Amino acid sequence: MASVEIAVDGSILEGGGQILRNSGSLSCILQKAIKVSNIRAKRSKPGLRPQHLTGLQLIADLCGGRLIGGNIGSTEIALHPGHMKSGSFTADTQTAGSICLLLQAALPCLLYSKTQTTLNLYGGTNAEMAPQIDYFTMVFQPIVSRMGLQFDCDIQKRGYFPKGGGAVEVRVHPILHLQPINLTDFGKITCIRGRSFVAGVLPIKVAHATSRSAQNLIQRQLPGIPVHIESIKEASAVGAGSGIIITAETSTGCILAGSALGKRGLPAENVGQTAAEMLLQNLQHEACVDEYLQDQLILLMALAKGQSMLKCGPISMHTQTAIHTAQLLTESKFTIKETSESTNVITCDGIGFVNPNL
Ligand SMILES: Nc1ncnc2c1ncn2[C@@H]1O[C@H](COP(=O)(O)OP(=O)(O)OP(=O)(O)O)[C@@H](O)[C@H]1O
Repeated sequence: MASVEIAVDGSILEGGGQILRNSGSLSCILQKAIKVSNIRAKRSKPGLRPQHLTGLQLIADLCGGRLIGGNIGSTEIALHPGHMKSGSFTADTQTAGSICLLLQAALPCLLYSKTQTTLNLYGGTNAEMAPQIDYFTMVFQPIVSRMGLQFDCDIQKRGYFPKGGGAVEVRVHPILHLQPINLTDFGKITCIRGRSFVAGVLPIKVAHATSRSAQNLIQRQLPGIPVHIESIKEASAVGAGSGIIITAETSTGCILAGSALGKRGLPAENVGQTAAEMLLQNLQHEACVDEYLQDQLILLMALAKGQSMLKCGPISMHTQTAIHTAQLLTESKFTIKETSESTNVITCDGIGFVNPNL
């Protein structure tokens, strides 16, 4: 068992929860012990929140490892990984903490297990400051399948702020190694799709109004592009919630998104408009990934066998942080080349990590 701890400074760059997830996943995959200090130092309430602690505990379970100092509020933890397991695992944030962020931590680890693994995850399915579960299925899943990452995602129950209570079952298929990804050609926008939802006591007309305002704005800015945004009343959900996700697909297979969640007192029209503006802003750079997928691909690129390239808009602080963490814990090499005032190409020579359990 690895015992020399690699020091990870949790306050660096973005200084949030992503450093924990990425360093925890790499610790588990590469069998390297880590000590993370100054956890979430740049957040208003530093230290571990339920979502972060649950994610770390899940990683420790997946690799039969030891999590030291893992308590709510901890600003320092150590993770000593054991050997990758497979089977069935459960994790529950017990709050509306994001299920997607649990997945962000666990998914890369499970690629390197011996057999298919099932995760039963409980918490928020559509939470603020995190990917909505629909972002996971509509954007993340189809793009990472190009790297060989295969998983099935069954959304059993939706859960929203403040109650949580959502349930998602994910089955992850192990692989020998990840393929690199090349997303440098934006092509042309072919269609816009979306999903506007309400749950609980909220009437379907809220979903229609959200969808209509998003559709109107997009059609004014992108005339001639087909737009299909469905309005849905969720059949299975805990509590009330509403929101929208809209994606643009291009002729070369890029998928970019804009999304927003409803809040008490916020008109539905504003929610639709916010999501549409986010999408249009992402599209204006003709980058191949949106501002969020950028950072979510970094760890996978670092592990892949060969060179990956991503055409991005402005590089986010989350992306810089993910690159920092990947380079700290792997031998991967990243470069960022500015290709215009607002576009950059990230190139990564991945380490070609081979599944030791297959
Ligand atoms: N609207 C969105 N759509 C897709 N992904 C998102 C969206 N908002 C945030 N994300 C993703 O969620 C992750 C958030 O990471 P971050 O470290 O900020 O979160 P966190 O763990 O909640 O921690 P903290 O509370 O410390 O901010 C990033 O990977 C980011 O790309």
